[in-house]
Amino acid sequence: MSTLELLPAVDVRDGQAVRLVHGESGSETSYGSPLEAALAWQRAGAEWLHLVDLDAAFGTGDNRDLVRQVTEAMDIKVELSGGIRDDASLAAALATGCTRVNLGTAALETPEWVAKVIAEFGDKIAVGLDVRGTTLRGRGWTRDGGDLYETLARLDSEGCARYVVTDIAKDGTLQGPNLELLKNVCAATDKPVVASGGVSSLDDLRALSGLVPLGVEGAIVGKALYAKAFTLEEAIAAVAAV
Ligand SMILES: O=C(O)c1ccccc1N[C@@H]1O[C@H](COP(=O)(O)O)[C@@H](O)[C@H]1O
Repeated sequence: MSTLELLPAVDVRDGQAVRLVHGESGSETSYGSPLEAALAWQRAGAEWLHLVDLDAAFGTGDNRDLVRQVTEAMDIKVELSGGIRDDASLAAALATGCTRVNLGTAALETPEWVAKVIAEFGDKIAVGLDVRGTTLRGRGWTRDGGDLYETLARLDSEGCARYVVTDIAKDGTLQGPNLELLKNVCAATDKPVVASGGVSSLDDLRALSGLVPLGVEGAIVGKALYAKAFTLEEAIAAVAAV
């Protein structure tokens, strides 16, 4: 069985690494320099960094220069997201040298453009399916954007390579991932799924590892690492031992 990939998260708001609760603007806890955080995960053995420009996602500005600096400083793979919604923002994101980008709002609001860039850039494009229940949310998770499974079927038919599935109700809460949601998404697509939201313990990571045969490829880990529920080294060892 393949090993679950771990993607420690650095979410950037107003130049700082932060964690939100349920993705709500104003719920930030700040963890200092995004570059220092990213370098710390790299030193700890991360193979991936999940890097989010939250201001760009919320439409409250952007941290584009800082995100580019962080990406360029990494020797590891970077998944970049937040505010990538048109040709210019996609070109800027890809020019950082990131391994792939994660599109959220655009997949809900400009499906023709997303179909075009999926066709053009293949597996450099992932789509973030950020859901409450089975309703997708865009624009910083503030607006409804349609049904999860209808959108998934559309994106599958367009050749989308990968999905990053976030249960907003779990995100930043340390309450454990929504395993049922992940199983349901994996049953609805043959494409790999990256799980996001709620990881609180090494047991959660072991449970997600159990979904690898179903299609869960990786897990984004945020709050649990910043809150020191476990170290990244412990997480890497835990998923390697499953
Ligand atoms: O990651 C978060 O905590 C988060 C919170 C609120 C909004 C977005 C968030 N993250 C990611 O942002 C991108 C979506 O950005 P966009 O809609 O394409 O501009 C997606 O990866 C979300 O998971």
